[in-house]
Amino acid sequence: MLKLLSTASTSTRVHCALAVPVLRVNTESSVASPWLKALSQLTGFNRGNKNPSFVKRAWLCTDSGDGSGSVVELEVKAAESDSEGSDPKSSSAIVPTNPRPEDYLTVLALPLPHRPLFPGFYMPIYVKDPKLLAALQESRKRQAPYAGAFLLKDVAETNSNHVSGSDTEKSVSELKGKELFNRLHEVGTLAQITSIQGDQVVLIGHRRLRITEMVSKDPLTVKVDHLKDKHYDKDDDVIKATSFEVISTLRDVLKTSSLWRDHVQTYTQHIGDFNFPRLADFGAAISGANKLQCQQVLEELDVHKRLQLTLELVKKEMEISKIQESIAKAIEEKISGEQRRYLLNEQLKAIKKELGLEADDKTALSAKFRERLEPNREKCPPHVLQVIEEELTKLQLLEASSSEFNVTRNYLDWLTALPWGNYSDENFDVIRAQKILDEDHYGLTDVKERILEFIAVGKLRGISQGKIICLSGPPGVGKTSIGRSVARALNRKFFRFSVGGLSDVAEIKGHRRTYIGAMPGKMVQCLKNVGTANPLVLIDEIDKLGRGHAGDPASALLELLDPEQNANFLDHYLDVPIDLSKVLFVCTANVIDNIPNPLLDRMEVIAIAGYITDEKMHIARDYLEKATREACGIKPEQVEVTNAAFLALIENYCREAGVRNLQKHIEKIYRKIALQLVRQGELIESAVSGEEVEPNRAQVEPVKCKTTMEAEIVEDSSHKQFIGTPIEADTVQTDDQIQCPAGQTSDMKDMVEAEKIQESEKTRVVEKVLVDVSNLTDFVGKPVFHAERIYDQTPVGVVMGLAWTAMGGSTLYIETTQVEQVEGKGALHATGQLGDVMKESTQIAHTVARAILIEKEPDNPFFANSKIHLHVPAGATPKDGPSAGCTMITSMLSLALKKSVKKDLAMTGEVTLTGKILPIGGVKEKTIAARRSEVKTIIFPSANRRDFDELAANVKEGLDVHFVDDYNEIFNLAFDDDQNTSK
Ligand SMILES: Nc1ncnc2c1ncn2[C@@H]1O[C@H](COP(=O)(O)OP(=O)(O)OP(=O)(O)O)[C@@H](O)[C@H]1O
Repeated sequence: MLKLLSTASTSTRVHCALAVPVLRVNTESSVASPWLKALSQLTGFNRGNKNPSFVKRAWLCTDSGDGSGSVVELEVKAAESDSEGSDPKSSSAIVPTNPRPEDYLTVLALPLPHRPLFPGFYMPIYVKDPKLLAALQESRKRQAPYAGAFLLKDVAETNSNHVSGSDTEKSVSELKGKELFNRLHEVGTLAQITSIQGDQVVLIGHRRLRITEMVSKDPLTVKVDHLKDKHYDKDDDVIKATSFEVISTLRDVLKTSSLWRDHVQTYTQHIGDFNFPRLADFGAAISGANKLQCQQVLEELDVHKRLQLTLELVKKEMEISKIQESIAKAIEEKISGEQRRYLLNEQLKAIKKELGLEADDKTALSAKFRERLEPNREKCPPHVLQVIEEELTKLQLLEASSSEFNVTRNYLDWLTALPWGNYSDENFDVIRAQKILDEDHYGLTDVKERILEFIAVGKLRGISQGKIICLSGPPGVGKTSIGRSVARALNRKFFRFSVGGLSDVAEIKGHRRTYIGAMPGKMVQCLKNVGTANPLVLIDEIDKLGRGHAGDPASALLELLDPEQNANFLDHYLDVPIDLSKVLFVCTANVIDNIPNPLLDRMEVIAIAGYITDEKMHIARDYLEKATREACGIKPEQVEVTNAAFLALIENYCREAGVRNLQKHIEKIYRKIALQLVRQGELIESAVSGEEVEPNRAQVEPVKCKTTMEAEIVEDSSHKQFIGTPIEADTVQTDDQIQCPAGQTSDMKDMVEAEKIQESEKTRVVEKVLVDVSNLTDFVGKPVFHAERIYDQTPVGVVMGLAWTAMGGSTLYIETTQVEQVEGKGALHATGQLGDVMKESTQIAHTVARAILIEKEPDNPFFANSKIHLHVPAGATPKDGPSAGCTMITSMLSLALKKSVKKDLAMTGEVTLTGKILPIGGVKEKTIAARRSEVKTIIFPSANRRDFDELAANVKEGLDVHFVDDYNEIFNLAFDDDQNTSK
């Protein structure tokens, strides 16, 4: 194999080589040969070969195969090409002062043990024979520094008696005289001795020689013939093709072998003329072929054949280089694979360390936990500290890769992350709290009062105590949002979780640590999340708690909420008692009846019944509108929603108890306004910039909004439904709309247009969208809610009742009609999706009505002979409950007596068989519903008087309410002769 000499030795040898006198200079060498160019292209080097006097050299080292290594040094002087036969005239102009190489016909024979010396190459050899060395030095002194270098034949080749078989330096030096002569190949090289240092002699090959006879034995001197290459045709296609193939193969080898690249680089830097024979020598010299193959090339004087031999050698080299490449690749892959693994492992370690997961670095992990615990250490309960210490010790003993290690680490992570004894500073300032509560919500006085009481107690005691407040009421009355606002007022952290449909006890109490993927319960998660031990926890939808198959979530909640028990709440995962007594729990529910009794028992229920129109007006105006306006990015001066519009919205669109639907409608209005404002802005901008405005858009837009100016116009034009915005219509008028008098040019049109634009610029500032009753449908569509009131004056057999639903109170009619009259076959048929209780209620009502009729009109056989049908609209809504008892009786009696009941009357109350009236629930909701349906007189059971008295004055205002114990009182009120009209 070829390898480059070390830099140190290179510099020494270069120095020696420079000392050699230049024999001849060939001016033609300045012309770069095509082969040289080809090679130079491969390497990117062709510099320096244009100076005719430049002495060029390259150091090449060949592996001799026996490990000793012989160095081949190449020096090519530009003047050398003449001797190679291709250009015999090239030296004609030079007159040598010293003997020319071809003049040496008797030379000292130097045996080369490893490789023949090719013309143009350097080769250092070691001469052990002192006589030979002395003769060489002598010839150098005599200005005759030439010798013949001949390859030594192998023992087998010579058939000599040598049995050692190894041509080491030593054995070569022992060969003398005839024996040596016989061992030499006939063809060799005339070598110039460039330097002698110790026993190292550096030779430069010049031309081929053939030994003719031995002259003297010691040192061996031989007579030689100088050989010339056979004449060849430079333009011969076959030679050219072969040489190109040699070059292309060399190129291929160069691509893969960087070592060869270096050789060629150096060679092309120093070589002068480059011809076919030299190319063949070059290829053979740098190839890794064995000495006999190289000798074959040296002996071949036919240039074509020599090229062919070289081609074979370089092709072989190519194959070797391919194998070398694949070997290198395989080894590289193996090494890089191992390196990659090593690198990845190192990276993994670094990442683990960064995340505190470093398996080996358990101490770092423990330190992290200790550091986290440190700020709370003082406040942390001793039993928790003890568990943490135990777990930390256990962590140190566990194998980092074991699953238990992970369990312990996660456990410690949770234990140390909890805010042990870390409380937020509570606000005991009642005035500030009231301000905050009022800021967020209108009304809700009960809730606010209760919160203020709580704060007051806290202030007097110095500490606050956990309580369970349950806010019950229909959807959208602000239960959740008041919870948030209470947390703000108390300066506690807020955490909300819904237990609707929750059926797994583990959600509340956590999983045991032994399970894979075990997690603590919601409460522990809450504490970690908020970072304080006294947050306000809102448990939403507590009435929709699921029924668990494994354990009862209600009982788990009980342990969590009960102030008696929760000071030592035990989460299955944490397994250490946690003090939740400072946590303020607020639960929300739509129907308190669905809350498990033991839970309900511990709660302080605050019912939010829903809002009456007046309250809704305030909420809409002062809270919802403001918030929505800000959310839509609209300025107050850009829009005005009139009170009448709000009233219409509440009465006709959002009649339910809560305000969520109202909020949605207000948002809808504001979104539409926002779109209009943006569109207007764009229209004006495009009008100003002279862009053509789409006529369709210009006409459609104004229909939907109205400006203040326009509002005045509407008022003036007595109820005329406006259909456009004059200002906008002006500003967006298109070319089609501008009427030009006959003969006027388009310049006129432009002027008009410009004026309009100016005008629009002025009006742009004052524009304001007005929403009132007349254009409300443009924003929210037609009313979807139809009045509950079907009859203006209820007909005979129809009475208005009051009902309570989860959505709030509502009015409903009880209708009774006679189906047929059959002597002695009185019967009752009831419809309207009635539940069992209500069905029973109809039977009771029938019996009581019959008794009362007998009492009032003993001769009236109506119930005895009539098949009657009782119906409760709306038929699609399921209804149940006993509170419509008195209404049913009244309805039946109205039919029997053929008397309609008093106008604007509604009633509610359960009736016993003896006609006693029992209390009902949902007085506030029912009162609000009655007001909505414009009822003037309400009849409630006497037992509900207290509930009614507690209602706010504005709810009670203007209502004629009667409290009754017995049905007879209702009879008198309903069928008061003065006011009733019979049909
Ligand atoms: N009195 C009030 N003053 C101001 N805004 C209110 C009032 N009551 C309700 N709201 C607003 O109504 C919206 C709906 O309220 P919230 O979501 O709290 O209803 P909810 O009673 O919790 O309903 P659900 O039972 O469906 O959970 C909220 O944006 C809230 O701010």
